[in-house]
Amino acid sequence: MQPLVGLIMGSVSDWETLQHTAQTLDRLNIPHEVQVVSAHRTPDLLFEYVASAEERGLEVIIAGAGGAAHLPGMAAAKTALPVLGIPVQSQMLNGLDSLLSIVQMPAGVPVGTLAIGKAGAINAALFAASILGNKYPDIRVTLAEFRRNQTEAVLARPDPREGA
Ligand SMILES: Nc1c(C(=O)O)ncn1[C@@H]1O[C@H](COP(=O)(O)O)[C@@H](O)[C@H]1O
Repeated sequence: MQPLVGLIMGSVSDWETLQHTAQTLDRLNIPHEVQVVSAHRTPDLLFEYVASAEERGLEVIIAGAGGAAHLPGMAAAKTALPVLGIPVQSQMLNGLDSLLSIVQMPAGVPVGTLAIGKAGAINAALFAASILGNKYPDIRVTLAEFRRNQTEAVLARPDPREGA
Protein backbone atom coordinates (compact mmCIF):
# COMPACT_ATOMS: atom_id res chain seq x y z
CA MET A 1 0.00 0.00 0.00
CA GLN A 2 1.11 3.55 -0.73
CA PRO A 3 2.93 5.01 2.33
CA LEU A 4 1.04 7.80 4.10
CA VAL A 5 3.73 8.50 6.67
CA GLY A 6 7.39 9.19 6.03
CA LEU A 7 9.46 8.22 9.06
CA ILE A 8 12.93 9.74 8.82
CA MET A 9 15.83 9.81 11.26
CA GLY A 10 19.21 11.47 11.39
CA SER A 11 21.21 8.28 11.87
CA VAL A 12 20.82 4.54 11.89
CA SER A 13 21.67 4.79 15.61
CA ASP A 14 18.24 6.43 16.13
CA TRP A 15 16.45 3.24 15.07
CA GLU A 16 16.54 1.86 18.62
CA THR A 17 14.12 4.68 19.52
CA LEU A 18 12.32 5.13 16.21
CA GLN A 19 11.51 1.43 15.85
CA HIS A 20 8.77 2.11 18.41
CA THR A 21 7.19 4.56 15.99
CA ALA A 22 7.33 2.01 13.18
CA GLN A 23 5.91 -0.73 15.41
CA THR A 24 3.04 1.49 16.52
CA LEU A 25 2.28 2.49 12.93
CA ASP A 26 2.25 -1.25 12.09
CA ARG A 27 -0.18 -1.94 14.94
CA LEU A 28 -2.45 0.76 13.54
CA ASN A 29 -2.11 -0.56 9.97
CA ILE A 30 -0.74 2.75 8.75
CA PRO A 31 1.44 2.31 5.66
CA HIS A 32 4.78 4.05 6.09
CA GLU A 33 8.28 4.27 4.72
CA VAL A 34 11.45 4.49 6.78
CA GLN A 35 14.69 6.20 5.79
CA VAL A 36 17.87 7.64 7.30
CA VAL A 37 18.17 11.25 6.12
CA SER A 38 20.25 13.91 7.83
CA ALA A 39 20.03 17.68 7.57
CA HIS A 40 23.71 17.77 8.49
CA ARG A 41 25.18 14.79 6.67
CA THR A 42 22.88 14.52 3.63
CA PRO A 43 21.32 17.98 3.23
CA ASP A 44 20.58 17.62 -0.50
CA LEU A 45 18.86 14.29 0.06
CA LEU A 46 16.75 15.83 2.84
CA PHE A 47 15.60 18.64 0.58
CA GLU A 48 14.78 16.22 -2.25
CA TYR A 49 12.97 13.88 0.15
CA VAL A 50 10.80 16.57 1.68
CA ALA A 51 10.19 18.56 -1.50
CA SER A 52 8.83 15.44 -3.22
CA ALA A 53 6.97 14.07 -0.18
CA GLU A 54 3.55 15.48 -1.00
CA GLU A 55 3.54 14.42 -4.64
CA ARG A 56 4.67 10.94 -3.56
CA GLY A 57 1.50 10.70 -1.46
CA LEU A 58 2.92 11.23 2.02
CA GLU A 59 0.53 13.04 4.36
CA VAL A 60 2.57 13.20 7.56
CA ILE A 61 6.32 13.32 8.18
CA ILE A 62 7.75 12.03 11.44
CA ALA A 63 11.36 13.02 12.03
CA GLY A 64 13.53 11.81 14.90
CA ALA A 65 17.00 13.06 15.70
CA GLY A 66 19.36 13.53 18.61
CA GLY A 67 21.79 16.18 19.80
CA ALA A 68 21.75 19.18 17.46
CA ALA A 69 18.49 17.83 16.13
CA HIS A 70 17.82 20.12 13.19
CA LEU A 71 16.20 17.46 11.02
CA PRO A 72 12.54 18.02 12.00
CA GLY A 73 12.83 21.80 11.70
CA MET A 74 14.59 21.65 8.35
CA ALA A 75 11.98 19.18 7.09
CA ALA A 76 9.22 21.56 8.20
CA ALA A 77 11.02 24.40 6.40
CA LYS A 78 10.51 22.61 3.07
CA THR A 79 6.92 21.39 3.34
CA ALA A 80 3.50 22.39 4.61
CA LEU A 81 2.74 18.77 5.50
CA PRO A 82 2.45 18.17 9.24
CA VAL A 83 5.90 17.39 10.69
CA LEU A 84 6.16 15.64 14.05
CA GLY A 85 9.51 15.75 15.80
CA ILE A 86 10.90 13.15 18.18
CA PRO A 87 13.86 14.15 20.35
CA VAL A 88 16.13 11.10 20.59
CA GLN A 89 17.80 10.68 23.98
CA SER A 90 21.42 11.71 23.51
CA GLN A 91 24.31 10.30 25.51
CA MET A 92 25.94 13.54 26.59
CA LEU A 93 22.90 15.62 27.58
CA ASN A 94 20.21 12.99 27.98
CA GLY A 95 18.03 14.35 25.18
CA LEU A 96 17.54 17.84 26.56
CA ASP A 97 19.69 19.12 23.69
CA SER A 98 17.51 17.21 21.19
CA LEU A 99 14.30 18.51 22.77
CA LEU A 100 15.39 22.13 22.76
CA SER A 101 16.70 21.87 19.20
CA ILE A 102 13.31 20.66 18.00
CA VAL A 103 10.76 22.43 20.14
CA GLN A 104 11.69 26.10 19.90
CA MET A 105 10.79 26.75 16.26
CA PRO A 106 10.32 30.30 15.02
CA ALA A 107 6.70 31.34 14.38
CA GLY A 108 5.63 30.36 10.88
CA VAL A 109 7.36 26.96 10.66
CA PRO A 110 5.70 24.56 13.09
CA VAL A 111 6.99 21.20 14.28
CA GLY A 112 4.75 19.17 16.57
CA THR A 113 7.29 18.16 19.19
CA LEU A 114 6.81 14.97 21.17
CA ALA A 115 8.46 13.76 24.37
CA ILE A 116 12.08 12.57 24.51
CA GLY A 117 12.68 8.91 23.67
CA LYS A 118 10.37 5.91 23.50
CA ALA A 119 7.19 7.65 24.76
CA GLY A 120 7.61 10.36 22.14
CA ALA A 121 8.28 7.76 19.47
CA ILE A 122 5.08 5.88 20.27
CA ASN A 123 3.04 9.06 20.62
CA ALA A 124 4.25 10.38 17.26
CA ALA A 125 2.65 7.37 15.58
CA LEU A 126 -0.58 7.89 17.56
CA PHE A 127 -0.57 11.58 16.70
CA ALA A 128 -0.12 10.73 13.02
CA ALA A 129 -3.09 8.39 13.36
CA SER A 130 -5.18 11.22 14.82
CA ILE A 131 -4.29 13.45 11.89
CA LEU A 132 -4.91 10.76 9.27
CA GLY A 133 -8.08 9.62 11.03
CA ASN A 134 -9.78 12.84 9.99
CA LYS A 135 -9.60 11.61 6.40
CA TYR A 136 -9.42 7.82 6.71
CA PRO A 137 -12.28 6.23 8.71
CA ASP A 138 -10.41 2.90 9.01
CA ILE A 139 -7.54 4.59 10.80
CA ARG A 140 -9.97 6.45 13.08
CA VAL A 141 -11.62 3.14 14.03
CA THR A 142 -8.28 1.40 14.62
CA LEU A 143 -7.04 4.25 16.79
CA ALA A 144 -10.24 4.23 18.87
CA GLU A 145 -9.80 0.47 19.37
CA PHE A 146 -6.14 0.95 20.40
CA ARG A 147 -7.20 3.51 23.01
CA ARG A 148 -10.04 1.30 24.26
CA ASN A 149 -7.69 -1.69 24.66
CA GLN A 150 -5.24 0.49 26.54
CA THR A 151 -7.93 1.65 28.95
CA GLU A 152 -9.18 -1.89 29.47
CA ALA A 153 -5.65 -3.15 30.16
CA VAL A 154 -5.25 -0.58 32.95
CA LEU A 155 -8.68 -1.27 34.43
CA ALA A 156 -8.05 -5.03 34.36
CA ARG A 157 -5.00 -4.71 36.66
CA PRO A 158 -5.74 -2.00 39.23
CA ASP A 159 -3.54 -3.55 41.97
CA PRO A 160 0.14 -2.64 41.31
CA ARG A 161 1.32 -5.43 43.66
CA GLU A 162 0.23 -7.93 41.02
CA GLY A 163 3.04 -6.68 38.76
CA ALA A 164 2.99 -5.31 35.24
N1 LIG B 1 20.59 15.48 14.73
C1 LIG B 1 21.12 14.81 13.70
C2 LIG B 1 21.00 15.11 12.34
C3 LIG B 1 20.17 16.22 11.79
O1 LIG B 1 19.48 16.91 12.58
O2 LIG B 1 20.17 16.37 10.57
N2 LIG B 1 21.69 14.20 11.64
C4 LIG B 1 22.22 13.34 12.50
N3 LIG B 1 21.88 13.70 13.76
C5 LIG B 1 22.05 12.97 15.02
O3 LIG B 1 23.34 12.67 15.40
C6 LIG B 1 23.20 11.67 16.40
C7 LIG B 1 24.43 10.81 16.41
O4 LIG B 1 24.54 10.14 15.17
P1 LIG B 1 25.60 8.95 14.99
O5 LIG B 1 25.20 7.85 15.96
O6 LIG B 1 25.44 8.51 13.56
O7 LIG B 1 26.94 9.54 15.29
C8 LIG B 1 21.93 10.90 16.09
O8 LIG B 1 21.05 10.94 17.19
C9 LIG B 1 21.37 11.64 14.91
O9 LIG B 1 19.97 11.84 14.95
